[in-house]
Order: sequence, then C-alpha cells, then structure tokens
Amino acid sequence: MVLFKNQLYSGKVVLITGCAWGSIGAAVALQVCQLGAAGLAICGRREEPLKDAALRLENQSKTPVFYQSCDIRDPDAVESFVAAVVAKFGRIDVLFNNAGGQFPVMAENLNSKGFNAVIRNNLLGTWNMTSSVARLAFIPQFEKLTEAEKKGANEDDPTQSVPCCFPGMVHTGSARAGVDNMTKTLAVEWAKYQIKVNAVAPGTIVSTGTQRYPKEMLDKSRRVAPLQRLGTCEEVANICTFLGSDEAAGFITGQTFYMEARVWQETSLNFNRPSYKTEACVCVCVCGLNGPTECDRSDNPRLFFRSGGKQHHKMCMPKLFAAIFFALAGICVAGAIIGCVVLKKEIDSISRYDLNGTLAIGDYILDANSTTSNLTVTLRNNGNNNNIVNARYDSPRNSDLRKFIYVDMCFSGRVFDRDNSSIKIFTTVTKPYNGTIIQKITQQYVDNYVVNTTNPCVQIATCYSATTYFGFQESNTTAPSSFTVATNTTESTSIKGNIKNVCNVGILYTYPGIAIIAFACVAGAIIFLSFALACVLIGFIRMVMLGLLAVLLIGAAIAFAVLYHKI
Ligand SMILES: CCCCCCCCCCC/C=C/C(=O)SCCNC(=O)CCNC(=O)[C@H](O)C(C)(C)COP(=O)(O)OP(=O)(O)OC[C@H]1O[C@@H](n2cnc3c(N)ncnc32)[C@H](O)[C@@H]1OP(=O)(O)O
Ligand SMILES: NC(=O)C1=CN([C@@H]2O[C@H](COP(=O)(O)OP(=O)(O)OC[C@H]3O[C@@H](n4cnc5c(N)ncnc54)[C@H](OP(=O)(O)O)[C@@H]3O)[C@@H](O)[C@H]2O)C=CC1
Repeated sequence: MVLFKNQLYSGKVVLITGCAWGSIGAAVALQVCQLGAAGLAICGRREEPLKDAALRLENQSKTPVFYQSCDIRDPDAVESFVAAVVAKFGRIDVLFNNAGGQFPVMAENLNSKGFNAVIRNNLLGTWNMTSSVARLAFIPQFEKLTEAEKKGANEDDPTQSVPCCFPGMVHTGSARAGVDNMTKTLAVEWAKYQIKVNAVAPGTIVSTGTQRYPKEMLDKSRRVAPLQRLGTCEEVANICTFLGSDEAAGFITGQTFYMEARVWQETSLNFNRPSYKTEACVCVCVCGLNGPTECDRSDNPRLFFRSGGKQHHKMCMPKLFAAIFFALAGICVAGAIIGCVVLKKEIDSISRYDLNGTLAIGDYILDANSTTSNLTVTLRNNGNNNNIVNARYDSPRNSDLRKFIYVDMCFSGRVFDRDNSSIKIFTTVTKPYNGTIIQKITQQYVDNYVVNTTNPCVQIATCYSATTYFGFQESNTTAPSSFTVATNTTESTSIKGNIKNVCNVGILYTYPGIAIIAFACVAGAIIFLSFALACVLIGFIRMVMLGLLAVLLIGAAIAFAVLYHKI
C-alpha cells in the first residue's frame, strides 16, 4: 500500500526515541527509512533491542542507522546522545519523542515516587529530548539559514493518550496532559524558528509495550473503543510520518491528534469497578529474567513484594495457590515414596521359616537366627494304643511384640478318636499380644476316624510373644495347655508346617508409624494435586466454595443414610 510519496523523507535526518522492534517507534522508523531518510538516530535504555532494530532497518532500507543507549530522563545522557547524532549526521530535521510508558495503577495505590517516575519518563523525558534537540540542532540549524531559507519544518511528536481523563493511569495522564500543553506552548514560542510542534495521542495500540498489560485491561480498552478494536503501530506511524513531513503537513502546528475517540464516560462510570480482575497478586522483582515485565500493582497492593530488581514477575491468587498445592503434593509424593521404600525394606528383612517337611516325634524347628526351639512336636503313646500329639509353638523373639507370623499346619494321616466320636481340631492362641486374640479358637469338626489328607489344615495367626498350642482334642474337652489326640498307632501321623512371615494386613500393625505416614502421604498427594488442578481450572475461591458444597452434600448423605438405617 503506497500512502506517501516516494522519497518523502529524502535528505532528512530523523531522531526517534524508543525504537525496540515491535514498538510504535520502530514502525515510524521503518516508514521514514523506506521513504528515503538520509539518516536515522534511535535511542532507548537497553542497547540490545536498539542494535536489533538498527540491523533490521538497515536490511530493509538504505538509511544508515545510528543508535545509542540513552535514558531520556537523564538530561546529561540526552545531551550527549543528541550531540553524537549531530556529530554523526551533521543535523537533525525531525524529532519523534516516542519513548515513554508507565505502569497501570489505581490512583489510591500510587505513591509520590511512582507518580514522579512516570512524570519523569513521559513529561520530563520528552522535555529533555525536545530541549536538547532544539538547542543543539533545530535552532542552530535555523540560525544558519539565509533569510530566504528560513522556512524549515521540524516536528515534535510526543505520542500520548488521554483526551479528557485516564482512570488507572493518573500519572501518565498528567504527564501527557503536560505534553499536550508543552506542544501548544512550544508551537507558539518556537514558531519564530519555524519549528512545528504537534502531538499524537493514540488509543490503545498493539505493541511490545501493551503486550505487558493485563489481557483484561486490553479487552476493556477494545470494548470501549468506538471501532471495537485496538490500533496497530503502523496506523500510528502513518499519522506520525504525515506530521513529520514538511511537505505533507507544513501548515500544522500546536495540535494534538487523538487517533480514536475513546468513550471515557463509560470508563469513568466504571471507574470504581474496574473490569479487569481484582485478584491478589504476589509480585516479585528479579533481575535478569526474560525482559522487563511490569507488575499490575493495582490488582491488589496488599500482596505486593519487591526485592529491589527492576523486572517484575507476577503470580496471581489461583496460580499462587496452585503452585503452593503442587509443592505440597510434591512433598507428599516424596514422603510416600520414601515411606514405601522403607516399608518394603523392613518387610523384606523379615525372616521366612519354612518347615516344608514332616515333623517326627521330638522334632523341633529352629529359629533361623537362634538355636532356640520354637516349635516342638511330641508324639507319645497314651498307653491305650493311641498316640498323643502335642505341639507347642513358642515365640523365637519375644521382645518383638509387634511382628506377626502365620503358621500353616497340615496334619495328615488317619486320626482316630477313642470313642469313635467326632473330634475337634482347634488352634488357640494363648498369651496374645496386648490382650488381643489374633485368631480366635478355630474349631473344625472332623468326621469320624478319618481326617483326609489335605484337611484339616489350620492356620494360626499369632504374635511372636504368644505361645500357641495346637493339636487334636477330643470334643467336649476344654482347651488345656496341651492337647491330645488319639491316633491309630498303625497309621503314620505327621505334621507339616509352614511358617510364613506377615505382610498384607500385618503391615499396619507391624510398622504403624511408617505405614501411617506413607498412607497419609499418598492421600495428601491426591488431595493436594486435586486442589492444585482445581485452582488452575476453576480458581481458588470457586474451589473452596465447591469444596464446602461437597462437604455439605457428603454430610447430608451420611446423615440421611444413618437415619434411613435406623428407621
Ligand atoms: C480502569 C483502567 C482502565 C485503563 C485502560 C487502559 C488500557 C491500556 C491503555 C494502554 C495505553 C498505554 C500504553 C503504553 O504506554 S505502551 C508502553 C508500555 N511500556 C511501558 O509502560 C513500560 C514503561 N515503564 C517503565 O519503563 C517504568 O515502569 C517506568 C520508567 C515508568 C518507571 O520505572 P523506574 O525504574 O523509574 O521506576 P521503578 O520501577 O523503580 O519504580 C519507581 C516507583 O514507582 C512506583 N511503582 C513502580 N511500579 C509500580 C506499580 N506497578 N504499581 C504501583 N507503583 C509502582 C513505586 O513507588 C516505585 O518505587 P519503589 O520501587 O521504591 O516501590
Ligand atoms: N501502545 C499504546 O497503546 C500506546 C502507547 N503510547 C505511547 O507511545 C509510545 C510508544 O509506545 P509502544 O511502542 O507501545 O511502547 P513500547 O514499550 O513497545 O516501546 C517503548 C520504547 O521506548 C523505550 N523507552 C521507554 N522509556 C524510555 C526511557 N526512559 N528512555 C529511553 N527509552 C525509553 C523503550 O526501550 P527501553 O525499554 O530499552 O528503554 C522502548 O523501545 C510510548 O511513549 C507509549 O507510552 C501512548 C498511547 C497508547
């Protein structure tokens, strides 16, 4: 699209403050370079973006570009930059006071230092640059003209906002109102040097600058804009390029051009109810991270922290809580892993005792770690052609009260009752740990005479500290401390035993501390992870509300179930 005459800026030396690629300044720079400017000088606080912009501009035009790091708030730096430009190009024809900016903040949260910082950036900075360029370039250049020639045009183009008011930006609104007045005053004062001074007050423009603003603010800006959209840097550049050209706008001075009639009445009406989120933010300033980002301190000043850096990183309520919950979930996961590893190690360390064989009269099983007998089996003839089987299991480690073992015993062979009546096989646990009977007396009635080979098998769950007696006993006999059973002497009687270590349910009793911590950690990880995800997906407040609702519903359901059960 050709908007301007080819070579409109031919022979002109242009100075643009603030020119990072993607900014309004860079859009103006590209236009004037492509329109044949003889030289371009750009400045900014950071050198890297300037170098980058200079390279791009030189690649896309024939204009030589000079850049220097310079903070427009510093009069000495400005003076030396302008002097360097004059030394480099010999003159300056057009000045675009583009550098500036602020931070969004509600007036009640703005202190004097912050107000001053923005006034300095937008009003004082604009003045510093304008005055230096006028003194070091415009006026001396004018003085050198012949009377006939004294009709040059220079352009001061401070971009600014605020047709009438600027809620949320009182500092910059004031600064730009000052620039507006500066524009008019200088246009009159310096008309004698044929310096023309105009200002452009863009609406909200999509640029590297506004990328740092909260999305909600920009959305609001878009909604109140008559054209229902944000402007582009090129659109601002078009009017700047026009005003900067003596040929195009030679008869325009002392004017402020508002690019878009914002409906400020509506904004003013909403002043006390800003449409952007008022959520609490934690703002941390860190040096040396991905370029400067400004914190929106107006969100909620109470949770604002700074650590002295210049770059601000913001974390708002839901994200903050999500981060906290993620961290807690992480700690829980670590705890669960450590707990499970410790438990596994402990369980693996429990010895296994396998009898795996037939016990004969007088046999006993040795504890793997000691020579103490812990299972003794005696078989003796009761003098009536019957044998008595007595078995006794003693804890090998009486001190270790919390550990359990299961003993599986299988009796095989033919078992006779003296009276041919049914007999009982039972196990009982005496002296159970802590007074609790681990497995109550198990009774199993066996048919007359024959006990099949796989049955009866009994399982005795006992505590190490307990002494367990097991055996066959005639019915109607109360449990004594030893049991007898009549066996046919012609039949072999054997006991197979298998002592297993405890795992499953026993864990909870065995290592209560570690097990409880491990299970609590697993539960905690699940809960915190759910909280964190809820914070990310639905926000902290809503998550708390939903949580309360869930608790109420569950409570009501339990109450209903209890009542229903009772009825
Ligand atoms: C209802 C509201 C509706 C509004 C709708 C508006 C829609 C958007 C319209 C956007 C239009 C304008 C766009 C642009 O201008 S684009 C350009 C964007 N670029 C920038 O804005 C960045 C430029 N800013 C800066 O370079 C710096 O912030 C600045 C130079 C202005 C100040 O930096 P300086 O280093 O001098 O200052 P400090 O950071 O040290 O701070 C000094 C004191 O200022 C106070 N301060 C700073 N930040 C905040 C904050 N976020 N909130 C409140 N106060 C703040 C504070 O007192 C600082 O002192 P301390 O450090 O001692 O605390
Ligand atoms: N975008 C918008 O909607 C609107 C913008 N404006 C104004 O237009 C101008 C350009 O805006 P935009 O392009 O969006 O902003 P950007 O933030 O994208 O660019 C601003 C440029 O100015 C430089 N700058 C800022 N402060 C200083 C300083 N003290 N000294 C030297 N250089 C400085 C920055 O470089 P560095 O950080 O390296 O110093 C950067 O190159 C600004 O003044 C802005 O306030 C006005 C109305 C609306």
